[in-house]
Amino acid sequence: MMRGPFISLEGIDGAGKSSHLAALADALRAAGRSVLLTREPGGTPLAEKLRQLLLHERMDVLTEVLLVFAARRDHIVQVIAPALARGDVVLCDRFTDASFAYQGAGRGFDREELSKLELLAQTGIAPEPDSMLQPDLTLWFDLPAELAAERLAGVRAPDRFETEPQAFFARVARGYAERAAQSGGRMVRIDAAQQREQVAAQMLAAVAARGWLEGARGG
Ligand SMILES: Nc1ncnc2c1ncn2[C@@H]1O[C@H](COP(=O)(O)OP(=O)(O)O)[C@@H](O)[C@H]1O
Ligand SMILES: Cc1cn([C@H]2C[C@H](O)[C@@H](COP(=O)(O)OP(=O)(O)O)O2)c(=O)[nH]c1=O
Repeated sequence: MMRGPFISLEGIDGAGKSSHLAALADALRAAGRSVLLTREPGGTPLAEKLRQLLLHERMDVLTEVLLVFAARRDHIVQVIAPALARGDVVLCDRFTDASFAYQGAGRGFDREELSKLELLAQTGIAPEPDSMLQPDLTLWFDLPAELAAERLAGVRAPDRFETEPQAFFARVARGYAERAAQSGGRMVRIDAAQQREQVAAQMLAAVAARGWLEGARGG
């Protein structure tokens, strides 16, 4: 059986990922695909525990980086790789681009060190131990930091990342733009400043362009 497609969603806090995730899962299911909906940091019991620490405990940036990649490794081994091997579509709310944007661009952690950890954490996984696991498509919800702050004002209790100043999110947003420019077409920009319907349409068009919304039943 062919490995299923691996799709991640990225963007700064408040860009609108969560608002559109369920609709994308529904569209894929309507096309007859099995969908595994998951998130980072998290997605396994161990990684969800690490998520709680990451979102609420103070720590230095290297500790943060190591915990993010520890959570990711467990998530890949326990959940993502088996689902892809079954032929499921894996829909993941954030993946490694978030580490480059938040820890790299946001906190100033060395990008070359992040690339080494990316290679280490995302290889050695059956059935293709020699290749680095990466999303096939990343939907990047691009929104200026000031608009994201307006949208988030008062809607939820902020976690350790969401209490960062707007300048932090402006750096994170630039980090995503840089990563997208180097992604060789893997990251597709969604203009998240549009109205919800237009955002949803752009997101579905990007997935349809890969042929993943065509009926998979009986295939
Ligand atoms: N296109 C949009 N226009 C206006 N508000 C939006 C739009 N998309 C999402 N929102 C609102 O913005 C806030 C943040 O959206 P959310 O999906 O939680 O973002 P994320 O998951 O990327 O942090 C929510 O209150 C949501 O209802
Ligand atoms: C995956 C990942 C997330 N994060 C941060 C970004 C987010 O602020 C936070 C949690 O992500 P998210 O699930 O989007 O938060 P929420 O449920 O509040 O929408 O973790 C990193 O800093 N590095 C990473 O590698």
